[in-house]
Amino acid sequence: MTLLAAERLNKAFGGVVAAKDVSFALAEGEMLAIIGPNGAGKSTTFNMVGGQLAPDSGRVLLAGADITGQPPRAVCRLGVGRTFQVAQTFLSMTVLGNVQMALIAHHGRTREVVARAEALYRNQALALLDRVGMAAEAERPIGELAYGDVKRVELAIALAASPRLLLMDEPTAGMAPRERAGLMQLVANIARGQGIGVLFTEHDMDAVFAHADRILVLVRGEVIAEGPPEQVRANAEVQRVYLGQSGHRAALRARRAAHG
Ligand SMILES: Nc1ncnc2c1ncn2[C@@H]1O[C@H](COP(=O)(O)OP(=O)(O)OP(=O)(O)O)[C@@H](O)[C@H]1O
Repeated sequence: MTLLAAERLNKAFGGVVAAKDVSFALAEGEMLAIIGPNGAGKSTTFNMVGGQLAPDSGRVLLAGADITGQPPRAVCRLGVGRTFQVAQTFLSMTVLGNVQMALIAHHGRTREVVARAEALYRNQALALLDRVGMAAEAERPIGELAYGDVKRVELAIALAASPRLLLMDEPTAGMAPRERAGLMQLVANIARGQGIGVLFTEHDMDAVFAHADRILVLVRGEVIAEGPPEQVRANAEVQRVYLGQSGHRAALRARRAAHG
């Protein structure tokens, strides 16, 4: 079933056309990557889906419901989650405490926090940490974790809101190459296992070609190609304007990895 549909989204900043008739669809359990050179309109498109930006025209449909121009909080309540950066976790709190806070916020129970936070949603938080492979680190302060592990906790925090669609803006930024593959595999397993749609932007072509089901290529605000990784890699215009040699090498590495 179509989970997310973007229909002819347009956005201009003064004279700069950041998105021009951008359309795409995303199914449940599908991973869709948005790629393109700097300034292509990836963040703009992403933010029009998440409610941070209202499009000048066009529609965003979530499971058929029109969510165009709704504020981020409303979009979030309707089932669109977003992974947040490290700064938005509570560094002095434990790993477990961070995920409990996300569950407390999701259930609107922040008033009860002061007295009972340590007991609230403890088992659910542990279950979420287990899903991202971090249950063993539950009692450690999050500030002590390696960066890649913080990213896993951030994923658990996003999952606390039970999203149907997860928006991930450069999920592997700042991570070591080996950690990147692990995180993306984890996201893909969770998305496919639970039917969560994932829309992500990413500069790391290895991560994109190995894990996206489909790729949307933007150049100067326009979609120049869209399809499964192999098809996008073979597209002459994509090769010419964006991927070039580095994209070719990334696609080869992804294929080798997929075939052991
Ligand atoms: N708030 C804004 N005000 C003015 N211009 C903007 C604004 N946001 C984006 N732009 C312009 O719109 C175009 C698309 O920007 P956008 O950030 O969406 O691209 P991007 O593909 O995410 O780039 P990057 O890979 O560098 O993050 C760029 O020319 C950018 O300068």
